[in-house]
Amino acid sequence: MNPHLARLFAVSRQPARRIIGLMSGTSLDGLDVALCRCEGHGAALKVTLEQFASIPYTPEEQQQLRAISQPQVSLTALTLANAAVARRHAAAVQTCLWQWQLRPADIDLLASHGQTIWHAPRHQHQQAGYPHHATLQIGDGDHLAALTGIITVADFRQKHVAHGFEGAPLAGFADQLLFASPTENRLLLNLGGIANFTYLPAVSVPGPALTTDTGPANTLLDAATRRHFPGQLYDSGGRLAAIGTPHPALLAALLAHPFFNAPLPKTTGPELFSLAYVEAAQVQTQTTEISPTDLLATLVELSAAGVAQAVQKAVPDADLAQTVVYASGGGQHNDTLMTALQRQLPSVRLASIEALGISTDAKEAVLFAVLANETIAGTPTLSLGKICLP
Ligand SMILES: Nc1ncnc2c1ncn2[C@@H]1O[C@H](COP(=O)(O)OP(=O)(O)OP(=O)(O)O)[C@@H](O)[C@H]1O
Ligand SMILES: CC(=O)N[C@H]1[C@@H]2OC[C@@H](O2)[C@@H](O)[C@@H]1O[C@H](C)C(=O)O
Repeated sequence: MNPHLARLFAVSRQPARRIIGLMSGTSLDGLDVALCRCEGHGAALKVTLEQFASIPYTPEEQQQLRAISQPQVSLTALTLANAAVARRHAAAVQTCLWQWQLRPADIDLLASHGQTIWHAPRHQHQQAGYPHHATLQIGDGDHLAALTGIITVADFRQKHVAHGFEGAPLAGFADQLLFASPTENRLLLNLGGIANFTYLPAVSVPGPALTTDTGPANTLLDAATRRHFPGQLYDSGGRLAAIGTPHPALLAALLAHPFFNAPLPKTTGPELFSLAYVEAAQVQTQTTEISPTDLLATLVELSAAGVAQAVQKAVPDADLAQTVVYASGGGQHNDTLMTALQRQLPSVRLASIEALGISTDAKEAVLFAVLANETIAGTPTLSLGKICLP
């Protein structure tokens, strides 16, 4: 037998696996590296986060990733980036292993999300000749496996798309395994570039979880901050937005986009929620001259409204007051956004995912470790990702 297959077989039969989850999200701020110990699988799964690191991208790397996340990207640039991103991520894994004083042989699997370059659910691409969803993540898994010597599970979204779904959010699969409670209605809210949540009503036998994107969390805030406050990558603490005043007509025009009214579940990305969308609404409402802080204040309200509207659709009115919203992702550090969320969802209790024993910044990287664990050791209903041998 191919020794890599023998190793994979052995790993799948171990009572516990050490898996490094790798996630680089739509904010393009860097690579999150989560070393997880996954014991068991499915309903019996127990995950311990042993180590975590965020490896920030340099401003040049962020710029390069932004440049290739454009519809007019050259095929040469995209082809090179597919390998270059994998090399960058492999180097980050090697750095972490060195810092953690571990060898590649100590790790059973890498679980690599890659970098989303273009997300194209049908409602967003609207190409008459192709009535299906599509999504593209780069950072090739074979490169990662070959460069690190660790069996790698990568490219998790394609099977979801092949089965007719939008390729995202995948968080629901892991959220349900890790966080479902028989006694508490839980809503796991991730505030990254895009906001998404999983709703887990309190039931003794959990059914399939509702998981959906809600619209922008930070992606528009970051883009507007970079445009109007050169040198700042994001609005730290939401302090700039806090001194602005939301503009009601602009907010109404932004919220008139059909995405906000679409039924759940739904997904989106910075392809739709870009400054072009904001500028079109500003022209329409003659608000192109509002101050940058008023613009940020308006965009905070927009992100909060997207979340609030979707939560109100997902959670029956009678259950809202008994629902705890556990927030994760960088948007949790934006106090203005968190205040707007609580104002727009007055009856829910807002908490941090840390209350459930998981680091807020690590959550998405842990998710991919859990998905890889299920693919290798779990039941066939959840075998997302491609297995790449070193
Ligand atoms: N101190 C802070 N104050 C305000 N905002 C912050 C702070 N720290 C991080 N953020 C915001 O969080 C963003 C990064 O969040 P995160 O890493 O969760 O996103 P992501 O994983 O890239 O996105 P997605 O989940 O959509 O893929 C930053 O771009 C910034 O907007
Ligand atoms: C296509 C894509 O990369 N989508 C991401 C993005 O970032 C947040 C939101 O949009 C979510 O749908 C998804 O990521 C998380 C990890 C998910 O699949 O659950």
